[in-house]
Amino acid sequence: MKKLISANQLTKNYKARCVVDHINIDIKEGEIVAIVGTNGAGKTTTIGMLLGIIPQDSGTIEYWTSDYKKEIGTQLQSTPFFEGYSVEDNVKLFAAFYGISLTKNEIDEKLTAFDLLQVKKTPAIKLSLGQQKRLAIIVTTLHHPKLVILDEPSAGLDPRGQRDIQQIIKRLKDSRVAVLFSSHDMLEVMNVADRVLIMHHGKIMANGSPDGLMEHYQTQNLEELFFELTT
Ligand SMILES: Nc1ncnc2c1ncn2[C@@H]1O[C@H](COP(=O)(O)OP(=O)(O)OP(=O)(O)O)[C@@H](O)[C@H]1O
Repeated sequence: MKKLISANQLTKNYKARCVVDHINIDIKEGEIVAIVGTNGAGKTTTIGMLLGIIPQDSGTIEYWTSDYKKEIGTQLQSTPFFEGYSVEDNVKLFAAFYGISLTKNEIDEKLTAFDLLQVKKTPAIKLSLGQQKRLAIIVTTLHHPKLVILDEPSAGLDPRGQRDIQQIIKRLKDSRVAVLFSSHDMLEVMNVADRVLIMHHGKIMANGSPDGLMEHYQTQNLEELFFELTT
């Protein structure tokens, strides 16, 4: 599988504190990679560096294309929508940013696929958290990115909302989109990730398929492995 991103020895310091410490990350075409870690482990900083939003202090990142910023879809922890605009108008406005014009039917199809058709006239900022997260994924995939990066996409959601996000991530994979997402939920990671990176204090402690890592470390489940590697 072709590599989309290859980051080598990526490092970030804030003042004298190293928060991401010489990590290597590869993301291949069509794979789902989860990044897990304790609070403050460096996940969001790593994502910011991969997106080109946070400059690294050292290390290199190679992308499959020089125009990567336009070809990655991203949803960070906050989901900013255009205030006062409905769900469908937000979709139209984000599409216009990407230079895409969508017909009414195309918008309805997307909203139906994400179970949002019934709220299409509702102001986006009035949606429930789960609905906002689904809408955020619609708008970040309008331009058919090859890679989508999601920072804690299911944080704060109820079990049904979490399941919806997991299904959306699987659907992205089915359409050959690679996904990098951060999570604190080990069951979610087991359910959807092809590969998991466990981060602790700025370092990657393990990198492999959930099953492969559990076998290697002889643990019953991913949570047990997480505790073993992050204490
Ligand atoms: N702009 C900044 N200035 C100083 N320190 C920062 C800055 N951004 C992040 N940090 C610190 O870097 C460390 C890593 O933060 P980061 O947000 O990457 O962790 P995280 O793994 O995403 O945590 P969480 O799971 O809580 O979201 C933390 O100790 C944080 O306080």
